[in-house]
Amino acid sequence: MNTKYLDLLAQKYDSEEKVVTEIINLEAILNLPKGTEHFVSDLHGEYQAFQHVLRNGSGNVREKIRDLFQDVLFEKEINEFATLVYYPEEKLQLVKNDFGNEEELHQWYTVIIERMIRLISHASSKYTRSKLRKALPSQFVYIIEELLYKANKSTNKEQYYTEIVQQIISLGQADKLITGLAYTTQRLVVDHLHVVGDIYDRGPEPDKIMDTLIHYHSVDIQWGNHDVLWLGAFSGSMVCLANIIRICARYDNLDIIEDVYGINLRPLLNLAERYYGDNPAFRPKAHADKQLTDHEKLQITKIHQAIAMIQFKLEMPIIKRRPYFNMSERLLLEKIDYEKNEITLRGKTYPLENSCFATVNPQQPDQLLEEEQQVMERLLFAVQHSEKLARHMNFLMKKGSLYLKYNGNLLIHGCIPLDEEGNMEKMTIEGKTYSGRDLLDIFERYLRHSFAHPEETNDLATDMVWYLWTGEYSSLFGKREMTTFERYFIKDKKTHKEIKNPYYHLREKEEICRKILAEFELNPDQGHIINGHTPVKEIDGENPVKANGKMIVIDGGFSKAYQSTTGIAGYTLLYNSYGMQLVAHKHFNSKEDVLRDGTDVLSVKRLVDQEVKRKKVRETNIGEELLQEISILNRLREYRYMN
Ligand SMILES: O=P(O)(O)OC[C@H]1O[C@](O)(COP(=O)(O)O)[C@@H](O)[C@@H]1O
Ligand SMILES: [Mn+2]
Repeated sequence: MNTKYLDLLAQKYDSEEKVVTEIINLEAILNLPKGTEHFVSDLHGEYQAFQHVLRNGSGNVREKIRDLFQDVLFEKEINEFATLVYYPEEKLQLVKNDFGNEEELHQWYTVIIERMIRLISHASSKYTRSKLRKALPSQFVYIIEELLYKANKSTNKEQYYTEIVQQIISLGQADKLITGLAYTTQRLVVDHLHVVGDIYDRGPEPDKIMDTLIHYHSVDIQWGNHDVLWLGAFSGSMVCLANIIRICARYDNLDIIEDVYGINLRPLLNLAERYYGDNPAFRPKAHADKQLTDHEKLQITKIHQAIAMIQFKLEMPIIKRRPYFNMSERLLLEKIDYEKNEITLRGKTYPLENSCFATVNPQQPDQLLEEEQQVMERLLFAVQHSEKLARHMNFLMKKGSLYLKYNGNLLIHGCIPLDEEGNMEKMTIEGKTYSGRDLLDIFERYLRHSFAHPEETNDLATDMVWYLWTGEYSSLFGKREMTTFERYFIKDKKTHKEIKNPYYHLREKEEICRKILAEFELNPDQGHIINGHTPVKEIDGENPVKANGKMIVIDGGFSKAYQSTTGIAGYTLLYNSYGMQLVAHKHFNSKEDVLRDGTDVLSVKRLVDQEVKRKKVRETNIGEELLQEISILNRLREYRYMN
C-alpha cells in the first residue's frame, strides 16, 4: 500500500493507542447482530400511508413494546403507548386535553418517560453506544444517557434519577423529551430502508415522500419505471415530460406540477381550451377527499387530451430514429384512417371512440403544431429550472440505481427480461448486444449520462430513458407494449391487455431465480430476489413469496387506485438478524383514525426465511467494509508503530 496514504492516515491516528482502540471498536461492531433492514415499494405518492409504515417500522415498534410490557399493560394501554410513539405531537395534544389537573398530568409524564426510556434501552440493545448517541435528540443527550444508565442497572441513585425526571417536567420540557424519545425509537427499530421503486405518480404527495427520504437516516432507492419517467423529464426528455403531466391530469394531481414544483400550466391550458372539449375518456379519476367543480373537471379533461396527444406525437420520431427499440407497432397516429375514424393494429381494424385529433395533420401526424412545440419548450424550461424538483431528482440519482446487491439479495423494481426458455433476453444497441446484468448496467449508464446532460434532448441517452419507461426489454417495464392509446380510444378490451415478459411466470421457478442470482454474482443458496412493480393479487390467492422462498414480491399496492385489485394495502419486508418477515398491511385510512382508535393497519406477519444462526454485522455489506478498514489499520500499525 502507498505509504503516502498511510502517512495521511497517521495524522488521524497519531498514536498506537488510537489505532488499537479503533481496531477493537470495529471488531466489536462486527460481532453485533446485523441491523434491521426495511423494504418498501410502489409508494405511488401515498405519503400518509408510507409515513405510518415508517413510523411503526412495519410493526416493529409494537413488537418491542409488547416484548417489554405485555404482562403488565392491557391491550388498550399498549395501543395508546404505540400511538404515542408513532405520532407523539398529536397524541400528546389529545392526552393533555383529557387531564383534569396538573398533578394527574405530571404523574402520567413520569410513567411515560420511564416507559420510553425502557423502550429505547431495549430497542438499542444491538447497537453501539456511539450509534445510539447519534440517534438521540441532541438537546437531551446527556440527560437521556443518565436515565438509560439507570434503566440498565440497579443503582443507589434512585433519588437522583427521580429528581432528573421531576425537573424535566416542572421545567416544562416533558413534551419535548417525549417527542424526541418517540422519534429516536422509530429510528432505532429500523437500521436501513430500501425503497424498491415507484415513489412517483397516481397518489397526491410524492414530494413529501421525497422530503422524508432526504431526511431519513439511512436509505437507498431502486428506481421504478415511474421514477425514471420523472428523471427523464428533468433530464430533457419531452416525451417523458408529456407523460408525467398526462398521469397527473388523469389522477387529478396537477397541483403537484403547479403548486409543489412551481411549473406554470397556463400555456398548456390555453392550448387545451382552444382545441378540446369535454370527453368522457379523459375525465380525471375521482379523489375521495377532493371535490372538483364542473368547471375544474372540464379544464383538467381538456389538459389531459392536449398532453396525451402531444405525447403520442412525440413518441413517433423516437421510434423512427431508434429502429432497435422495435416499437414500430406504436406509430399509432400513422395507423389511423382519419376519415373513417378507425385504426388498424396488427392487421385488425377497430373503430375509434372519444377521439380528439383536432391538432393532428393526417399527412404528418407526428408534427407538433407550432403552439404545441412552444408550450412544451416552456414546460421543459420550467421543469429544468424548478429548484425543488432539482433537489428531489438529485437525491433520486444520488441514492438510486437500477438494481442493488445488498447483503446477498438482489433488489430490483421490475424484472430481468427473459425469453420463454428462461434465457436472458438480448438487446442490440448501436451494434452491440447486451443481456442480463450487462443490459441493466448499460441502461443505467445511459440514464446517468442523460441526467448529466440535461441540455441534450434528442440524443440516444435521453431516448433510452423513455425506453426504460415503456420498452419491451426495459427491466423496469417488463411488458410487450404499453396500451395507453388503446385504453383511451378503443372499446375492445382485448387491445388493452399488456403482455408481460416471461419473467413474470418464470420467476415462480426456483431454478430461474437461482440463475438470475448467479448472473449477478450472488450466492443462490442464500440470496433472494426482491421485486416490486406488479401488484400481488392476494384477493385471488396469489402468494408474494415464490420459487421456494427465493423470490419475494412486495408490491401489494400502497396505491389506493389499485387496492381493489390486490385486496390489501401493501406488503413490506423486514430482514433482521433472525431472518426475513413479510408484513401484509390492511387499508390505511388516516392518521386521525389511528390516533382516535389506537388501531394499527398491520395485519399478518409471515416468516419467509429463518437464519440458522443469528446473523452478525460481520456477514453483511457493512461488515465487509469494516473488515477492510481493520486491515488498513493493521497495516498502519505495523508501518508506523511496530518497527
Ligand atoms: O392504471 P393507469 O394509471 O392508467 O396506468 C396503467 C399503466 O401503468 C403501468 O401499469 C405502469 O405502472 P406500474 O409500474 O405502476 O405498473 C403500465 O403498464 C400501464 O399502461
Ligand atoms: Mn412500476
